[in-house]
Amino acid sequence: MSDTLLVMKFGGTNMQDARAIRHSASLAGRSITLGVRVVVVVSAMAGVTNSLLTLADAAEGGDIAAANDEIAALRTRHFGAAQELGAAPDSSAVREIREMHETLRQAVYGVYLLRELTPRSRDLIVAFGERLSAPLMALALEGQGLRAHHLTGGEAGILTDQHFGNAKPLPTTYERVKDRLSGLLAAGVTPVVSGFMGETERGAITTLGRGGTDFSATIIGKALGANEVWAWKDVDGVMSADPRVVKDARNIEILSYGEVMELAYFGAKVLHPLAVTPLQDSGIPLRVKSAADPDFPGTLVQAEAHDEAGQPVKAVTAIRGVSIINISGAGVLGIPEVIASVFDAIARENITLLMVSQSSSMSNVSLAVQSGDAERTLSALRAGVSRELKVDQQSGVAVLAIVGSGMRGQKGVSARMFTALAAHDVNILMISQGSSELNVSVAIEGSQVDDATRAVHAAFSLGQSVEAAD
Ligand SMILES: Nc1ncnc2c1ncn2[C@@H]1O[C@H](COP(=O)(O)OP(=O)(O)O)[C@@H](O)[C@H]1O
Ligand SMILES: N[C@@H](CC(=O)OP(=O)(O)O)C(=O)O
Repeated sequence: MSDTLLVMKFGGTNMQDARAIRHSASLAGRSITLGVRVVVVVSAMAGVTNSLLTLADAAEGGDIAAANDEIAALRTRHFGAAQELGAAPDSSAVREIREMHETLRQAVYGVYLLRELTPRSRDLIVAFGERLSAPLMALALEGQGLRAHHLTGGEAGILTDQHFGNAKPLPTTYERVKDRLSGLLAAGVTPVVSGFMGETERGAITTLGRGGTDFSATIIGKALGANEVWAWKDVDGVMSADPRVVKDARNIEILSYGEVMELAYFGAKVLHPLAVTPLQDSGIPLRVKSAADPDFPGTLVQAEAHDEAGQPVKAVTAIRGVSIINISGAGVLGIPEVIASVFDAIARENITLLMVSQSSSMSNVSLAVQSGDAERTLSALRAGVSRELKVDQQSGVAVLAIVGSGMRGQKGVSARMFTALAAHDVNILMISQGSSELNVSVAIEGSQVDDATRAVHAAFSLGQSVEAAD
């Protein structure tokens, strides 16, 4: 057992207060006391990332008082948790938390003075959530008599490109992580790494995109050749739909890497869309586990899919807050250079396209993007496409997707989805199916997304009651 190595990720809910942190530390401790070497990767306390984003915006907008109030509330929360976890007022953990808050205050003041919040300064500010929670986890582990040492993502060796807000690890990351963490593990010390963040070669702090702590954990898992990566969550595992929307959603026992990527891409907030990518070459399994019910097996994510006979679909997911950008220009869009310049303009802005569809008459192309990217997409198209094109947008849209490897080569799957939507009076704005045949997605009115999710979930009999009746 002693040569087993696990990477354990604890999300915001599992870090939300001293009690949750202590419970999370006990979950890691269960394995450590069995002789398993564990690397712990932590997210910010629940809500802290959003508070940091809000206070950074307030500072940019000139409201330094609001930003400072928010910082003060965060400080109270971090100091309170440290104290509850047994840190003395003059301890190094408390000193460190105080210093980090001071640096955060200065960074935010800089944004206020400049009235400018660049992606780079936003990353510096937002990563304080994870930097501040790592010492709290180390305290909790030490409280259980374990030796722990906390590190920022950069200190742990995570080196990224310069796509602030959505950075990707550089290939050299893996060797560096191994170098930085192996010594600690060999010495019987549990490394506690701040998730979600890395740094550039010049030492600027970057973040890996929302939900990025899952990605940090799998990067570290690959670097160390871990036996498994465990993502502890506030849900049973990856479920057939968001349990907040579909009450009878059920846990999925086994998913392939490909299925999980599709699910995450199409809005299942439970895992970061790129989280499984570092594991694909090595086949390291990822387990999504319930912190409330640690003996429940949760979801095993592995290379091979596992299909139940007669069940082509495993889950229904949705992306909210989507806009459709319609581009039209009779006779112009059929010209290859014009269509190339449309996609070039979008690629230059690093905008993620959720769906693309082109009418067969070549007179219209529709692109679905996150509403937050809509204005940028419109400006990129206006600036980057020379020919006369008409561009307009429709906001308040959602993308609904069904995912499952069992739909490959199966007839009638889309028809079942469309029939369920039609029966609930849901109008379809766009349709797309990937050539991998792992998903079918449709764009619909955002206001109908919850009803549509429930209707499609029921149409494929994905709920718990059905399983119970079997
Ligand atoms: N298909 C799904 N399966 C499980 N959870 C889902 C799914 N879709 C959305 N969710 C939501 O994801 C949340 C868990 O993810 P997240 O909050 O990011 O976890 P953590 O912060 O603990 O890492 C759940 O509270 C749940 O509402
Ligand atoms: N704190 C970051 C990163 C993260 O992964 O968080 P969580 O594990 O709570 O989803 C975020 O909110 O995006």
